[in-house]
Amino acid sequence: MIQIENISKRYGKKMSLQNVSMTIEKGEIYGLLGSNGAGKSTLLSILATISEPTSGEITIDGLSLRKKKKQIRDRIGYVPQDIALWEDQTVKENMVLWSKFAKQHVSDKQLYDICQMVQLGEKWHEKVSSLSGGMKRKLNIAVALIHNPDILLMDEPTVGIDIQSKLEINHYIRQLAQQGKTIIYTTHDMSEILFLCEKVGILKEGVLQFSGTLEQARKKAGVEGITTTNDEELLYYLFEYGIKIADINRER
Ligand SMILES: Nc1ncnc2c1ncn2[C@@H]1O[C@H](COP(=O)(O)OP(=O)(O)OP(=O)(O)O)[C@@H](O)[C@H]1O
Repeated sequence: MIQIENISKRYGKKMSLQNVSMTIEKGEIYGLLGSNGAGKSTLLSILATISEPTSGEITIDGLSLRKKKKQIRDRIGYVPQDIALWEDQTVKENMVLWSKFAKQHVSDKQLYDICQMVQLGEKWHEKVSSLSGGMKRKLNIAVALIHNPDILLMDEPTVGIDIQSKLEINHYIRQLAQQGKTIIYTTHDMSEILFLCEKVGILKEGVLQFSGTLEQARKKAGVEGITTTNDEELLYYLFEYGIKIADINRER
């Protein structure tokens, strides 16, 4: 279980995150929504131990992220928003290079199998520069899986790719969750959230507006007399107006 308690992050005078608290259970796909600059990437980079929070505490299965950084880092796979690949190297060479960076002894066969899972087996000997945008996104995900992490942090992994590749990646992410991996997934795409996620969090200007299941959101909207005809509309409502997280917690 990932427990995020009162996390704040300040860049100069700007507060990118303000007292964000949420809980994510093992095997859950947690969708983090928010417009540009809402703080999604900032939160993921803190969880990935790339940056430090200004204040607050994160624990993973009871271990403090601050105190057990190395131990926790080994359990995390991070799919950054920007594709981090060597364009003039092949798919295989990229996987081998990243496995060396991760200081993991993974055989070529295991690396190939990971690529097969994201439907990149056929491209094993092809240069990254010859791959489509969607294939590069898949390779970005494959790289994050090299050390078999049990937590995956995915920062808009399907941005700018065609619907077919997006669906393939989404189905694959579901399989990973079924295997017990915990996934935090950021996107601007409401339909993706509805397809993938058991729980959603909505960030607006660094403040968490809502965290919970759609069921909880529906219930809360009903209590407030708001009628929505479908879940996409409900998410828009949460996005625009927010529901105080404290109110949701009180109802649990
Ligand atoms: N290294 C940094 N230095 C200064 N400000 C930063 C830095 N990183 C992020 N910020 C600021 O923090 C805020 C949140 O940025 P962040 O990238 O987390 O948003 P986001 O929700 O991921 O947005 P997007 O959907 O555009 O990726 C923004 O105002 C951004 O300008």
